[in-house]
Amino acid sequence: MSQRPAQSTPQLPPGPRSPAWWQLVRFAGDPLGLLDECHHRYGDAFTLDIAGYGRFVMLSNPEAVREVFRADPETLHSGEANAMLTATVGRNSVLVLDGAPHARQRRVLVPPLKGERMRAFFDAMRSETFDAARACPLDSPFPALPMMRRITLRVILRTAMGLAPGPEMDRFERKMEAFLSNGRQRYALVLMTIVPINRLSGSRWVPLFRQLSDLDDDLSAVIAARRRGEGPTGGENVLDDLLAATHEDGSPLDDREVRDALITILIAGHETTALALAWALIDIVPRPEVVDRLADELTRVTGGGPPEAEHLPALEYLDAAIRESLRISPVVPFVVRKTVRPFVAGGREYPAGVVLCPCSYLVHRRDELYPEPDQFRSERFLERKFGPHEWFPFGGGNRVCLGMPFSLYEMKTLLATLFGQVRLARPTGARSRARRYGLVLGPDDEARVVVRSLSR
Ligand code: HEM
Repeated sequence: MSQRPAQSTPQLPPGPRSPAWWQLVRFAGDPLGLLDECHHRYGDAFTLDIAGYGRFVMLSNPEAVREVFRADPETLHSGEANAMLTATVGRNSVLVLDGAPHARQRRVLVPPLKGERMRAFFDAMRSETFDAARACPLDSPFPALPMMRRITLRVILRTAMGLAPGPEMDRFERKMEAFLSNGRQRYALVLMTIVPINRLSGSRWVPLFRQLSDLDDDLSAVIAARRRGEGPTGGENVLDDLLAATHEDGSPLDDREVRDALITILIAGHETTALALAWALIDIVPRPEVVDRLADELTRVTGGGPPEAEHLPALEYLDAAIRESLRISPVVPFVVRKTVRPFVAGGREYPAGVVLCPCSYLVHRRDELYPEPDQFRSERFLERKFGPHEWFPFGGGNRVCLGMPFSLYEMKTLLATLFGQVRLARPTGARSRARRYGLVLGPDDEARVVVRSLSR
């Protein structure tokens, strides 16, 4: 970070004057350190100039965040800011669309992922967790993150595509894992500025696109079979909902729209939740008072047996612990909105072409909202309700994460099942720092834990 005075661009808040390429390297290598330093130095709004990505204005005043989340979707675009994802998720994905086309695709994805639907997914979530817990080694430290990835990947394959455990699902699991592992490098953001990713799209010389194309062939085959009414399904699932859905004018989704929606859910719905679960273990396991209170709640609610779907609403302390972990340990530290025309937030007018970033990482550390913000205190979420501009690990407004009910439900089911099966500890001296896994953040030690006892 440069020690020179703040930059003097008239319309934008101050920010570091170090070269844009250096800001990109810091942004990729130590994103939270960069955010902390700049917040300390420049206050609630500051500008980063990130090579290849443009001007990012970080906003951590909750009122400014509220204004951004309430903005007209035609004025602030998120899809445009995510354009580099088009090569993988496709042109019809909600992630890369804006305005009316975004609203149109979002409308068809809301019903299959809404809260009331989750009961249908409970058995898949619980049984995958049971299997994973049974396979844990005893008394020997292991990284929990790969286990969380495996569970969440298998859950999303079962719930999104209706696959049943067996060879077909194992094949999809292997292909998805191979494809996703490409995007987990710490410096993926830097690489994406050097490699013209959207122009290479479809090239079989690039491993990422070769694997994507293999995956696409299999997805197309499944979509075609389902259209013909063939293939076993594992009960209710998102793919069957998409095939039955229509747009407002009554037209069905074409194959490309179904594929783009499915791949969006598979990509967005798996790594994020796995990382949030890894963080939850890091936040909960070393705190005996939290572990004991969770254990008491579980015994009281389940009577000592495995959790059932009906038990979940009564697990209020677990719910609070999950929310506190999502507050303190960010997976997505900020969200992006590109100004299409001038826009006022926090009393300042921003010109068109700037990326405004409501920064959950910094808002979640404001001590007037969260006293002693560095302390993990689940009770905060039992004592008061936070507004959508005060707690937003899933973003907000018209772009709020479509998988929020899904991942909160999955985290609750998985942790209730896991804590009922195993007694976990952290290895002596274990410490985790946030690092990038591609676009998202997770623990650098992959959440090492030890299983002290296991009820098989
Ligand atoms: C703990 C897990 C997760 C976290 C932290 C997370 C976080 C986020 C964030 C921050 C956004 C951007 C919101 C914004 O711009 O305001 C987002 C968007 C999205 N997420 Fe998630 N997500 C998670 C799990 C999931 C799951 C499980 C799914 C699907 C089943 C999913 C599907 C999506 C989709 C489709 C969008 C794009 C929404 C749009 O642009 O309209 N996410 N997520």
